Amino acid sequence: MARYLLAFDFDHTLIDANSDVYIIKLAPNGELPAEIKDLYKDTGWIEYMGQIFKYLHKNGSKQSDILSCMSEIPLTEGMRELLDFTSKAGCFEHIIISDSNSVFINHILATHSLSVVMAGIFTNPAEFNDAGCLTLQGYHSQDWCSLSTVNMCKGHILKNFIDMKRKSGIEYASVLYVGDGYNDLCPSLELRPQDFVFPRVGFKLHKLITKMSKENKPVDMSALTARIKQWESGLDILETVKSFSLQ
Ligand SMILES: Cc1ncc(COP(=O)(O)O)c(C=O)c1O
Ligand SMILES: [Mg+2]
Repeated sequence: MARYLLAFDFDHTLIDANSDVYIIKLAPNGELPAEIKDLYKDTGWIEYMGQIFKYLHKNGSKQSDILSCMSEIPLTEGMRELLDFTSKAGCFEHIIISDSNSVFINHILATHSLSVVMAGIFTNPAEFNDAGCLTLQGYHSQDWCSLSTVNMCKGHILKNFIDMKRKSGIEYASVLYVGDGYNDLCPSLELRPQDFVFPRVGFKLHKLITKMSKENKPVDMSALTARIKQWESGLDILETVKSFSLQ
């Protein structure tokens, strides 16, 4: 039986919010001080998030407050139906590659009873320290990819996962990469013509891919060889998935 890999981004893909932004509602008046806001960089937000977690801790947010806040975030429309189908079909493996953190992702997956579906979760490791403050580290440290943050090249992670599977005898008939953000372009470029990239309509990855076809920026459009299928709901992805499980 042919095997398929479904690789998901997390924020604004599996869940319908950015978990790192959502948690800011626990700050006093839902606002961050300017000195923390200034730490945000497009090239990486580990230090920024670390300072946010310290600030929340200083202002009385407990582990339970942080976890309950994460439980409020809904799955994106249609993702439940998609995962119900692919987890029962028996020929799909599922992974998450996200620049959020392990505490948020594990808790949200547990809230929605989705932990068992995932064959791998590649994200920044996080934990509550003895004082109850959430701390995190970068997933890795990279300088080879200018499309990615310094702590996470999703393309490298995807390629390593597929190579590792190949060594264990599993060759995917198609890889399906589902994402929304700028940081999902690099993994999209790793895909082959028999693979699929699903950019979420109205979000950065979709805008980038549409613009690239006119301007060839930030990379040459010919580097993107996978089939492109835009999506608004997980049900759009389910339609594609159903078409090849029938083959
Ligand atoms: C602070 C912050 N966290 C997380 C993300 C994206 O995380 P994910 O890789 O899960 O979409 C972004 C994207 O810009 C971000 O700015
Ligand atoms: Mg995202």
